[in-house]
Amino acid sequence: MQAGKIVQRPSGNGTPILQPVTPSEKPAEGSTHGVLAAAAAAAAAASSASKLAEPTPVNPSLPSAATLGGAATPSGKATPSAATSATRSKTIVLTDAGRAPWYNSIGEPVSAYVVGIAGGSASGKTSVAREILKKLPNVPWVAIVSQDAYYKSLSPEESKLAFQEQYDFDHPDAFDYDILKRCIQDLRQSKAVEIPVYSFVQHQRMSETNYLYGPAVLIVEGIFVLHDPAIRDLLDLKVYVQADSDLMLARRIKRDIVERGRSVNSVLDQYLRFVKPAFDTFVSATARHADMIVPGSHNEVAIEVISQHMEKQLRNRSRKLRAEFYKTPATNVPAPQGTDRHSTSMSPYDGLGSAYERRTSLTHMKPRLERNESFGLSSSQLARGASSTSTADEAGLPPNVTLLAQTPQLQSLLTLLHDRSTPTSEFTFACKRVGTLIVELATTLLPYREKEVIIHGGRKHVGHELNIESLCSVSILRSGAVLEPSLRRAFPAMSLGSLLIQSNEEDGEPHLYDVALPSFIRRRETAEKSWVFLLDAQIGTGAAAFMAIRVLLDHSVPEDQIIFLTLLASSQGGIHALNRAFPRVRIVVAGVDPGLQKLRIPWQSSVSNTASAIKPERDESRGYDENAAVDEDDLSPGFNRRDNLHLLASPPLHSVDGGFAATAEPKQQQQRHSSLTKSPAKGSRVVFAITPGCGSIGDRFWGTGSR
Ligand SMILES: Nc1ncnc2c1ncn2[C@@H]1O[C@H](COP(=O)(O)OP(=O)(O)O)[C@@H](O)[C@H]1O
Ligand SMILES: Nc1ccn([C@@H]2O[C@H](COP(=O)(O)O)[C@@H](O)[C@H]2O)c(=O)n1
Repeated sequence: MQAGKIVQRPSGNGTPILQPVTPSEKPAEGSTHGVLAAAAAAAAAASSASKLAEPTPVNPSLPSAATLGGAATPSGKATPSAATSATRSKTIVLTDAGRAPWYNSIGEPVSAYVVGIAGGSASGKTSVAREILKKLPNVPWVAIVSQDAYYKSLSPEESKLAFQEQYDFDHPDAFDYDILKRCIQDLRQSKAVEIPVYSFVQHQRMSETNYLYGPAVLIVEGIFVLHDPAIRDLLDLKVYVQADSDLMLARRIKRDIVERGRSVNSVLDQYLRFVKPAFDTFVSATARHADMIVPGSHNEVAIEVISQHMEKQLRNRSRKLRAEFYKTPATNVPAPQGTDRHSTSMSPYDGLGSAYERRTSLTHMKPRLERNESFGLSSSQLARGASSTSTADEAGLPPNVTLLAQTPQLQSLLTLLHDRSTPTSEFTFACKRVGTLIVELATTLLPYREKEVIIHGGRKHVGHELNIESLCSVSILRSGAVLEPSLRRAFPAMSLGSLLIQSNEEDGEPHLYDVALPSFIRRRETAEKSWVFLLDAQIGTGAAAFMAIRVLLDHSVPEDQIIFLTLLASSQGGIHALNRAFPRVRIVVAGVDPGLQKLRIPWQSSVSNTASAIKPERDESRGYDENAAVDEDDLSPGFNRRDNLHLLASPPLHSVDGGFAATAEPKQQQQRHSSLTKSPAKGSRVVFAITPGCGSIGDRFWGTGSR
């Protein structure tokens, strides 16, 4: 993007004004005037350094500085307070609202918005970044990554020099631009990354790293963020923070004594030997690459301009996918020539041909449940019972879907689930039994290898064993968790992860609130070798499933190693959109219902009376069904529902370095939160429901909702 070049300068009366600058114009050179006065002030500050509390973060909604990063053994020089804070990571993540879809309707990620902030040491880069972040209340998941984390590793000799303040940390060559570039590239493409933790006391990266996933906005700050052309190319907005040299020195002396374990003399030595010359030669020269030059103090107007610009850019990138999935008819599914539907080969369309096309279009034209027809399956299909393994395409489902054999036994269990009069205990029991069948079938899709064992009598026997390094489940909260008991029976020691995905109240889009994945999924090298059972109770529009699959792909789980387990799907719903976007993800489903409906329900209705309060909204293409019941996954949260979810998964309103922490809700967040939950004027909201459906499966399973 091309932002106008703007520099903010004080006018005669002290009011900041905005005026354009030419690309060649350099910021005013800092003067060394005032350095000694600053040093004197710093000496006084140093004497009271041990009394100083941790600096208050500029953004009150951010974690306190002391909570950031990990602690490391301090050098002998550091005061206790300096030692602790000197290892803090400047990487900050703010999560407040949920994250809206960051991908298009074919599942490709849309780039995160990346801002680079350069400037001299202590010019105010981090402070500007935090102020921008504070001004973006409607932009969830903003991360600040500091270039400091990407200082090169030092050899023992270099390390020795560093401890004697003889190493030049201000030369452009001190940084590893390649790994910083990879990190920005990955975050831009929504991939999970590990951010190194740098210790200014140890002069090196610590062994621990910070997991970071999912910022819609990434702010990268550091003295040489605008130096490397390849990094500049990754920035959507380039900002340079300009401050007078004496101001930077005064701030640096104070900060380095309090936070980085330095003495006044060491700061001054380092400043005169390296910092100032490097600033004059290299850092200030990078200002010419900036789209905006922001003063290091009194910069409120510039920050306002930047944040408004960013909000506009982000609005332009926002997606409305659920409506798209709902509208897209199944007949749009491309039906390339091809192969076996259950094949794990690269193209799941192979062998499918036009039969699939005919079936999907038929299903679309005839979505209504007819007398003597059981939820999308003919009586002949039912009669085939256990021998039936190919009913998925007959039921209008795409080729990556495996439908459980529609035996009379399964049908009777599904009937219990459909029957709104089924008591909770029986409903839960039936869910678990169906869940067991789903899990067992899904398990057949995993790879096996031969295994030789010795049997009774001492003879060898060649059998089979699972041939995978790691397998875990990830539940889409909260209804996906209804399948966990069944999974536990087959895999008692399996790691369970979860994703909290909620429909936004205003537009029905899924929003991601929390990511809790097993550690081997968070690390790319192990995620690439892992298999995941993704669990959800139903697939209606498929929007939540879509988002969950995207999260796993962002963590480098291979598409064909994701198996989606679900109790019920609509044959005309998002299952087709899922297939189009992620054809290699296998879906195992127990039952299929023919309809998917857009409904309007009252805003204030509680979970327990939601279903009974539903009024079907007439939809031209599909008509409406008085018997429609809400698909829980597609149910937008109302006041009560949101509260319930907060109890289930503590509100991830506050995240530190990618690790979510439930905290007391700061005032600012309370305001944002209440703005998220307030009722719109219309008094009703739109949800999508599978018809005839089983109602809200999670509520019925846990006995918390209506039938
Ligand atoms: N606008 C400002 N007004 C007052 N103090 C500021 C301002 N910006 C930064 N500071 C202070 O200056 C010091 C260095 O700021 P920081 O943002 O960490 O600089 P940088 O990231 O460029 O090294 C911090 O102690 C910070 O509180
Ligand atoms: N081990 C180190 C590494 C870096 N520095 C100084 O940090 C400055 C950059 O960080 P800012 O937050 O001030 O942008 C840079 O000027 C280095 O001199 C250090 O002192 N020790």
